[in-house]
Amino acid sequence: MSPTFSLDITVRRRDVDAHVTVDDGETLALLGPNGAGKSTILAAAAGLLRPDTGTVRLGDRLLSDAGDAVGSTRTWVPPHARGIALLAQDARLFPHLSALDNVAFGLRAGGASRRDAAQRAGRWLKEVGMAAYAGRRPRELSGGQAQKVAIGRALAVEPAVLLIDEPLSALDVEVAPDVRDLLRRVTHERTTILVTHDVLDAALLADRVAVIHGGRVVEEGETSLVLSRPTSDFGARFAGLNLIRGVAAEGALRMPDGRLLHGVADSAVDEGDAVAAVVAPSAVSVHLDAPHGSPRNSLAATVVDLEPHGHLVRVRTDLLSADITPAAVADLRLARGDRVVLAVKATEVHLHRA
Ligand SMILES: Nc1ncnc2c1ncn2[C@@H]1O[C@H](COP(=O)(O)OP(=O)(O)OP(=O)(O)O)[C@@H](O)[C@H]1O
Repeated sequence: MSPTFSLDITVRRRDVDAHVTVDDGETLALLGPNGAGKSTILAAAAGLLRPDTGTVRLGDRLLSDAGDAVGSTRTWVPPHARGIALLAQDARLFPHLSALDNVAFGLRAGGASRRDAAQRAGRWLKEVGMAAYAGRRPRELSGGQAQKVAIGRALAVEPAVLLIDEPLSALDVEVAPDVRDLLRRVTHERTTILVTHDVLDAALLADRVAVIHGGRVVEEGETSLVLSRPTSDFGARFAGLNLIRGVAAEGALRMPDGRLLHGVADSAVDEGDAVAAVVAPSAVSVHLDAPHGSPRNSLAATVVDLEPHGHLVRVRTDLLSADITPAAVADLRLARGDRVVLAVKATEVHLHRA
């Protein structure tokens, strides 16, 4: 499938140099730490800022071209003419207009008659489950309701691409699932770029994810693959997994300090390859001395921190994190700075090319 939407841009003042593509009907999630450049990429896509170099394309249409490449001409399609809708963290509805008129606004601006715009807006309000609130002003709506109206407004103009910037972050936890369900429905088979800090958004909404770090795409792939076999530190943290990097040696991973971590390798891993080992914290146990008699990796480490993690305690060390029971923490009398031995079965260590 050819990419419907692609950006290949630099924005120097924000140190962003990114190439991102989204296929027709696909949802791509942009993940990454604060300041990584995710919002900058969305802004360049929407036409809210001009890249210093490169292009933004939608199918055959050139939406922006900085004119830096040989033979290229400067091109700039303004935001309203791009066929792209941006859904922000807060609903940003017009306060003086009813929910219906908010949705109808873009349709009217696009040339629809008053009657046609009202009819279509009504259909979209129904689509987002807000038909009963058509006459309400934004101040009479809850945050979740306003966000649903904003989703209806974004979709009513039938954009070719939907951009979503952390749509649930401003909502109470009780209403977020409802709006997430709606987003899941409306992003299905719609070309979408979603910025999120929430692993559940990525898992439920995205076909593919791109991890952004320092303004660059550092990892990209199918959502389930990145969440189970991350190759970037942020990807691993986001997925709640440990990641150790090294080189494939003797059927194991050799860490920079020379220690070996035995695991199950993807068939694609060859001796000498740069590899990453992924280990779930729940697969790591913590001991005061090396355990005997089991086919395990035993690795000396120092406890960096102890923090509650659901019903368990996450023991962070300078090597791996382990999730163990509070009773085990008490039993081991663990404290920060303690030297411990981490044990993990080779079958719980997944080695893949990094
Ligand atoms: N309006 C602005 N003016 C100048 N620099 C900015 C502006 N907004 C962001 N930046 C800078 O650009 C870089 C990328 O920021 P951006 O907001 O795109 O990151 P982000 O990944 O969206 O972060 P967050 O998750 O915190 O929203 C950062 O160094 C940031 O400080």
